[in-house]
Amino acid sequence: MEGWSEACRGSASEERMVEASKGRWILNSGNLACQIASWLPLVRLPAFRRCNQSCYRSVVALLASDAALREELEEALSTALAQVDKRVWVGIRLRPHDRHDGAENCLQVDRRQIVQTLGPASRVNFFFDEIFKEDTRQEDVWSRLQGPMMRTLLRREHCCLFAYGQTGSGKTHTVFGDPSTESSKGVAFRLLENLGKLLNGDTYPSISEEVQEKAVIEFSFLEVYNEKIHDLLSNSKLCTLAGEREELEPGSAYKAPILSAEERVVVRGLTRRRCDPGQLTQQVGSWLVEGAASRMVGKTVFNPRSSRSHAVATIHICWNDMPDQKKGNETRVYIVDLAGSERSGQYATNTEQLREGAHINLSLSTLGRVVTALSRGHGDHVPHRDSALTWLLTDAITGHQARAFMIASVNPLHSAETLSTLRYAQAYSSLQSDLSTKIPRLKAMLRTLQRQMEKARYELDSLCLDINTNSRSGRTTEWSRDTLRSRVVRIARRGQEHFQNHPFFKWTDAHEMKAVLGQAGILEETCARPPEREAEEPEDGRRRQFREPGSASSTCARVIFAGRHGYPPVQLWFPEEALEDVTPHPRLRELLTTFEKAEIAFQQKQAQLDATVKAFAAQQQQWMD
Ligand SMILES: Nc1ncnc2c1ncn2[C@@H]1O[C@H](COP(=O)(O)OP(=O)(O)OP(=O)(O)O)[C@@H](O)[C@H]1O
Repeated sequence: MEGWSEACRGSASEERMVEASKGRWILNSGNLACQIASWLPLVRLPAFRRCNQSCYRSVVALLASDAALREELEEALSTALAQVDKRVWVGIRLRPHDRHDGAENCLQVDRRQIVQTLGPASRVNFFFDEIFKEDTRQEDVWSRLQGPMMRTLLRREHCCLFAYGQTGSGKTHTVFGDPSTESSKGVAFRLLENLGKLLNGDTYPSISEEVQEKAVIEFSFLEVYNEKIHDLLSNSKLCTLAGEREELEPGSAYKAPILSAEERVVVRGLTRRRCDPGQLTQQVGSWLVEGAASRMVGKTVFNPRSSRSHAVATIHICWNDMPDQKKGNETRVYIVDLAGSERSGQYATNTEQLREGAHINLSLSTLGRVVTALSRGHGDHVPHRDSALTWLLTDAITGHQARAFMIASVNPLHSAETLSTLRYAQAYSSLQSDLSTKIPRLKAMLRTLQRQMEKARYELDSLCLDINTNSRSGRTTEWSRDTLRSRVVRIARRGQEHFQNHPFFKWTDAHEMKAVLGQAGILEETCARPPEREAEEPEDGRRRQFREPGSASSTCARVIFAGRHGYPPVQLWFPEEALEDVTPHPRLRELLTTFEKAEIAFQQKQAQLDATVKAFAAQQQQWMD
């Protein structure tokens, strides 16, 4: 698919392929074919290629002449793009070999599949969105991220890029690299360049004028070191994390202000530098370098300049061009370089590094627990606040309110650490779509509904038992969920009279017994004419040979009476007028209605969950193809 998109794209780069205006995609008819091709499933591409030649020109002509159709298609493509871009994107980067101690390369890569050899007969397979082999250049990494990241920003959604992996595996190299040389520049600097082009209208002319005039861009850079927040743009000053609610309506002397339900995490005391949109690349680039130089680094076994903290650089873009200034006004770009993920202090050279390792482990394991809680639905509680890192990046890093891009870097010579990173990345990739985060929510709702249904069932069954055992009428009716849902009848006071000269039925001893006992039964069916009783069938009120019915023959009813004292149930036939309905206690009806409502709600939610799980599985399969 990628190859075909490339082929379709020809000389046009992806950034030139689309233009955007306030988050909406504008079709460039010259590249219509590649836009459509990039959203087709792999299997459809050959067919599309065949018909493409012939239909391409006519479609372009049609779109050029029909503005309404063009508008409609723009809208549809824009929606499709928003849905297809995953909430989280996971790529693996293999560090070039620095073979030592005779260690063997434990990884084999086949397109998006990576196989790790654990022993002579043991291998594990993983699939990811992208696998960057050892010889991948910095610009190649960016070229894979550029499309989805820039699309995210064009839609004005928050974007979070972060690198995860063991110490020395290349996280900082991938995220920041060396900005002084073109070939070594990391993703962050390339993203800045593209963001600069976007805001200056070099690549996306349709948004430039408004944005250049009104957009306010601010930059902050912090590090989380030993669970404390340090401002990297202000001599590592200590800052504090707090949850704040937005003021929706101001209060007065008599009225408290109305605050938003959702809490926003803010870092109190953090420096936010304002930059000129025209100078974004240079200014923010230099602040990135300045902040990175203040980061807490140390010498570990595998990295002489190992990052001992999590670094979080944030670009805040305030668009200021919407009438409603409060909502959707700010887009945030988070660039995160995490500290090494190895086991606490594994490669530490002193006690301070052991302490740092314990804190790094705490935050990364909390992130792991947050991901597990979100993706597998282990209870409603998501432990965001258990570490400063997860609290700070709550919504962004889990793809909840942002698109998250994770690059997990591995050193193929370190088998155990590589396996743990790949497993972590795999668990993380389960957050890939809205569907995956919807599943735990649905499961939680289902559990609540199940509790409600069981409570209603218990109350109903208890009252049935209570009424059945304490009935003054000598237990003539056994109330249960089944009987309450059926029509319960007994023989009416003068019921026998309706049998006289009846063409189909005659009164039997069994009828007499049920009438004397006043026993209730369940009306199983009614019909105009029952089948005649066969010789081998027991007496049940039907005649062996029916007489011809008169003109006004009544409806016939088959009633089943529950067996008592170990005897089987008894079936008897009646003219319907010989029966009277037995109504249950009103409270029983009420409880049955409550139970039935709870049961229906549970079943509907279960069906919704099943459909979501199925859709998610299909979506994952599609992504793997
Ligand atoms: N893909 C790569 N190509 C070339 N050099 C690399 C690559 N990945 C890492 N390196 C080099 O390896 C060294 C360690 O990399 P880096 O500092 O990025 O690791 P890290 O994962 O950030 O480690 P830590 O967690 O300890 O900070 C650096 O000198 C870096 O230039």
